[in-house]
Amino acid sequence: MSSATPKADKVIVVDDSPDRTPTGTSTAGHLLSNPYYLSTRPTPTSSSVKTPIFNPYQKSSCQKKKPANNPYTAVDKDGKRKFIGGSEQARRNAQNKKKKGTPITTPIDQERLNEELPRTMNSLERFYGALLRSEPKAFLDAANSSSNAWLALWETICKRVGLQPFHKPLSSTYEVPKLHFDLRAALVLEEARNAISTELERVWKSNGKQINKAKTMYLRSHLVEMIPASQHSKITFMNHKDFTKDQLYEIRPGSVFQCIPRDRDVNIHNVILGVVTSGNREELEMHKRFQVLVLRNLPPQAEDTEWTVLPITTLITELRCFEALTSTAVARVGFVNSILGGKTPRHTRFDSVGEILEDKKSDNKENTILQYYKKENPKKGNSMFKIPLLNPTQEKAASTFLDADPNTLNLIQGPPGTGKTTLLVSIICRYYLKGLKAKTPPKLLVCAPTNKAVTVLAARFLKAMDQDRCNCNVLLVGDADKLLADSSKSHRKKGNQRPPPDTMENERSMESIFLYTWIQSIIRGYQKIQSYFVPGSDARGFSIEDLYIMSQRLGKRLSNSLPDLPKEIKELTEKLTDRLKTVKFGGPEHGIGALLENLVKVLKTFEKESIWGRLVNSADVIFCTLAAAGGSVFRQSMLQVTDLIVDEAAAATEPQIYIPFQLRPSRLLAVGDPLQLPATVLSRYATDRGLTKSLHERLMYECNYEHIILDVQYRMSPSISVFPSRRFYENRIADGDNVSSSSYTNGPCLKSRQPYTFLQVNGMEEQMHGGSHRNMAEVKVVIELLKQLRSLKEATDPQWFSSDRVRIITFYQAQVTAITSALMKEGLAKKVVVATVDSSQGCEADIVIVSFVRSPPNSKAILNQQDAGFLTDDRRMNVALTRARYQLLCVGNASALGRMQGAETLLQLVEDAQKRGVVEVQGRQQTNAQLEMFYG
Ligand SMILES: Nc1ncnc2c1ncn2[C@@H]1O[C@H](COP(=O)(O)OP(=O)(O)OP(=O)(O)O)[C@@H](O)[C@H]1O
Repeated sequence: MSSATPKADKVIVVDDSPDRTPTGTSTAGHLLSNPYYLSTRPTPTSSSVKTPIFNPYQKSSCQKKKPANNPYTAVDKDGKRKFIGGSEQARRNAQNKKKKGTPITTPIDQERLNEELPRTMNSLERFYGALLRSEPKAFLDAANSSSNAWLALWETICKRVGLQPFHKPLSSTYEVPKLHFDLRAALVLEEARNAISTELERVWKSNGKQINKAKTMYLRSHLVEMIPASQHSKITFMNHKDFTKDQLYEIRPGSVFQCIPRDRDVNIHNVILGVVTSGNREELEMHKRFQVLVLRNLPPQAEDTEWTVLPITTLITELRCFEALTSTAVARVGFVNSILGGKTPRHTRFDSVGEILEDKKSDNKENTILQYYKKENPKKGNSMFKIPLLNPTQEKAASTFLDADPNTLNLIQGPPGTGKTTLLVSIICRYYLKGLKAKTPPKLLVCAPTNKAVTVLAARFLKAMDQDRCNCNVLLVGDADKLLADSSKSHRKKGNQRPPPDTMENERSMESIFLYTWIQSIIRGYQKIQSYFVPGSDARGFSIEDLYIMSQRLGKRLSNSLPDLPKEIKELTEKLTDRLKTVKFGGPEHGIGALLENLVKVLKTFEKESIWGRLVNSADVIFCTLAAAGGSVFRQSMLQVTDLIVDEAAAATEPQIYIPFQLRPSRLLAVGDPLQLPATVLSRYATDRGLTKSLHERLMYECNYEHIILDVQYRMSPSISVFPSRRFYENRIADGDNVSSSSYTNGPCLKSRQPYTFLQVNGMEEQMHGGSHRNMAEVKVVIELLKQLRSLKEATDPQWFSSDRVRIITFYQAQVTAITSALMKEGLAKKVVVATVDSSQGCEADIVIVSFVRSPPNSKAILNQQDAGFLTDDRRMNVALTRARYQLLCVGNASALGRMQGAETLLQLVEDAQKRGVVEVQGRQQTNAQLEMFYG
């Protein structure tokens, strides 16, 4: 059966001929990849979409002529087939209400739907088209892992974009670069397939009855646009009331929605899957509408219909990985041979490192570093930054990157607490200083897989920067909800650092460097000065000197970051600073209020989006997540970065690392530790084929790539670090001077215990519904330990329970739940952090209590057969054992753990604890039932 284009009153036909920007990305792609989804693009007026501006009260003039076999025809009394209009169609459709089994999408034969999508189509439509042209039922069938339905579905999805599914794990190297990228693109599609299958299964496990009520929206389809060449449709949904906060959060570009017409049965066969392509805050809040792209063709009756709409999942990271893997820019980065696992390039010039290492022998750290900066920047020295001092290995790592040739890839392995962040802050400062001498200032992009890692690094860099002396333009780009929410916590993440005191103009807060709040933070700064001149204002607490400095800083930020600043603004800012200077020396205040009012008014007229590209282009250092590096703001500004640094690179999949390669960096510095937890990949088929593997893991272990290991740790008390160093790092990690000092263990510890203790608990594990485990005897011991800590510390340290002081880590979610509910009874539930190992990566605390949970019945036969599950994963074990600064309390059944299947590390841990005499046996055994009465 061939396809047909229906014609109806309010149906608009959109030409989907490729719509390319100079960078080769479509407008739709830009919209979707906007991390902040603040596009002001009204529905649908993209200049490149060859559609008249939509007027719902006018008939479209661009409707295509109906094909002869249009299904929206009816046989008249004379037996002739004639075309029926949209309103007639809607009337007939209403008559057919609740007709079961009638397809919602226009009938197009499956073969046509499975054809390869045209390469001229933009990457967004290719990615979602590959996935969402399949029936929702097929995703549901594929969720059942015992069936082979997933394979058939994956094959079809891959075929639509010219890729091949495959059955063996990825090889370490491929001779043909295209194969390297294509195989990974197929795995990214499988991961996306799995996300849709899993979420649909969750929704449909009781035949749709459990559709999440809280998230469900009841909306009206206001407009349906046809895109004939691709057989795609766009629905504009309207809401008759305001979207709730939760709904606003869900309606973001890249979210996959399931839509069911309300006159149909709630049935998987009546589900249409689509992806949100627009939905900026303004459209959502003011016009109460957003657009969903359906990768199938919808008949006209889909318009003016009531729908039940439910968000399913978001695939924005997968889309960006797919875009990177299929982009020519990525395959052309200068260090692509290193990526492909080719020969290790000669990428290091050690001369300067040599000098520094020579100097190091004199044991005068400060001099060494200063000499380096004097060489780099003789006049300014390091006055712009408080650059952290580095140990010799860190120094070697820093210089290796800073002096590396173009087109090189540098790998650094950073075991726990070895100063990766410290090293990176030093590198970024020095990179900027070095760049001051260059003709064209270099542009550094600093990425990490998670928002948390990005904010920690950005906050540490800002702290090192002297804002009065340094003109470095720093920018933070990404998702406001996640980055700015994390930023306040990030100050507290590391060591004993506390949030910086609120500076008078809060100038170097995350908001002040965040792209999408940048101009607002400047306006707020001026408003703060303005409020001084309002009689009786709190701001009178500031001195005129403070206001003068504040005005100077704000003016400097404006002119540095926006070189083409309008003359009017420039003059106003300068005048303000001059006036404040006069006031400082006793001059009159008169007229300053009006001047400020005018300045704020002019600044407010700045079109937010118009400055985003300019800020990106003038930035010296940009921080963002790997996924955000694929965002529209970078592509639209056609940004090219000079170099790229990726922190926590071993916790990202390779496709994720490739996303920023689209910005064509010359050199890459990847810092991470493949011996800690890798990226989370949920499809077990993609995992089996190697999607979880990081660039570090493949290059270090399979391609023998040259790398530097940071070898001094500054976090753990030596009795805590000795086992992980021996077991995971071949004793290569030494303890820093700080942790070796005798005063290091004093402070917040439980004094009755050693820095490292293994508490032997003869508990009994229970497997819960859903497969997770808990152990109530261990819950009891954990609670006892916390109570001891409370009675010891409460009086002197009211914050004794904060995440910085104490953390409970366990291997199973059911144990997290059990400990949390026991804490509730103690009134500590929302205070003490209880987390799985996976969510503890990158965290640290003074005292860490690890509950191992697993403890099968004490029979040799059972123990030998019991697989220790999560406990067999050395990377998980490494993370769990390396979070504590002063005291690590392991809680578990040592004798059982040491005998479980596949638990070599556990066995060694237990043997080591016994040898060191740190095993402490805990009280009388109680039954689970007894324990549950107290703690369950
Ligand atoms: N060369 C150094 N000399 C002295 N102390 C250092 C040095 N490098 C790092 N530190 C200290 O070690 C601690 C941990 O450093 P940092 O936070 O940089 O480690 P990290 O490797 O990023 O930690 P994580 O394992 O959480 O990623 C900090 O308190 C830092 O000040």
